[in-house]
Amino acid sequence: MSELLEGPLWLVGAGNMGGAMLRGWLAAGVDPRQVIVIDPAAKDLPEGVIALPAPPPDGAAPAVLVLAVKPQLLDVVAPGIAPALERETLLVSILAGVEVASLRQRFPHPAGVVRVMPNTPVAIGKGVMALHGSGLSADAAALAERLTRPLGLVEWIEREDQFDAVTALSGCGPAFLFRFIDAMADAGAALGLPADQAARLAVATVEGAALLAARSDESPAILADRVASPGGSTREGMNVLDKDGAIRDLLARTLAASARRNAEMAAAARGE
Ligand SMILES: NC(=O)C1=CN([C@@H]2O[C@H](COP(=O)(O)OP(=O)(O)OC[C@H]3O[C@@H](n4cnc5c(N)ncnc54)[C@H](OP(=O)(O)O)[C@@H]3O)[C@@H](O)[C@H]2O)C=CC1
Ligand SMILES: O=C(O)[C@@H]1CCC=N1
Repeated sequence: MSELLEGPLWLVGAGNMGGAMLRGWLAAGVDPRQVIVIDPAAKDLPEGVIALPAPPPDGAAPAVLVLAVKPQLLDVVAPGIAPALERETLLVSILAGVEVASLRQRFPHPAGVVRVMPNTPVAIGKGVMALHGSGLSADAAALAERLTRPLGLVEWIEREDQFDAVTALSGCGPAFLFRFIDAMADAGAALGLPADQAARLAVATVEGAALLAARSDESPAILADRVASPGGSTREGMNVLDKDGAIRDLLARTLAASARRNAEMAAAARGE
């Protein structure tokens, strides 16, 4: 048994996000034999992980159940899984939009329910894990923290009504940054750089800037000012980003669109 986990973990759905968390946990020392993936078509699973199409027939309940299917499949998987859980099982859901009350309706046995909003950089231990719990004992909260800490930054979200916002910001955020990297590379290529070189420069620039922002005591605004020499070229570029609040407005609309969709998925899970 690993220190992270004292009993079996069932992972329901091992796709892009569930699979990334699984790789993160194994890298952090979880014993693959402690994990059962329940996913009818699971492929490319790490060695040693057991994959089953349904809960194991021996009747034993998991210590942790991680729900990682698409929100639209909640009602497909819940009837087969819910009876196999017990009061002590920690239910962890990464489903965007689906609220604790909707989970409790489908999974009545577990006392502790944690919504977790991860992002794909968990696969390299650099993710963001936003947590919101309900009915958690101190032991269950500690277990949720133990499981998520090796995957990246852990932030508890006090109010569940903030979860759509956190999903838009850090859950969806990597996709927005990947778009930004592509756009930066394309813009560099349009100015005459070879496309592959522009792509390398864009990724390394974003990586370096993000690390510097993470390690610095200064705000991103101050760090930007340090790049912009008075009368120089950065200021000219930033004037384009800042004109009439262009970049702030673009990101406000981007996150608002994602948050709206999360709210729609929550409503669907409530049966509305
Ligand atoms: N992708 C991301 O960055 C993030 C995703 N999430 C959340 O994670 C969840 C999964 O998203 P994502 O990983 O992107 O989606 P994927 O489609 O990549 O993963 C879902 C997995 O569930 C499998 N599956 C389908 N039907 C069943 C079933 N009946 N029982 C068990 N497993 C099944 C799918 O198999 P098959 O492919 O064969 O259908 C697939 O492997 C969503 O709820 C999403 O909101 C949260 C944060 C970030
Ligand atoms: O696109 C989605 O719905 C999920 C939620 C956060 C990231 N991916």
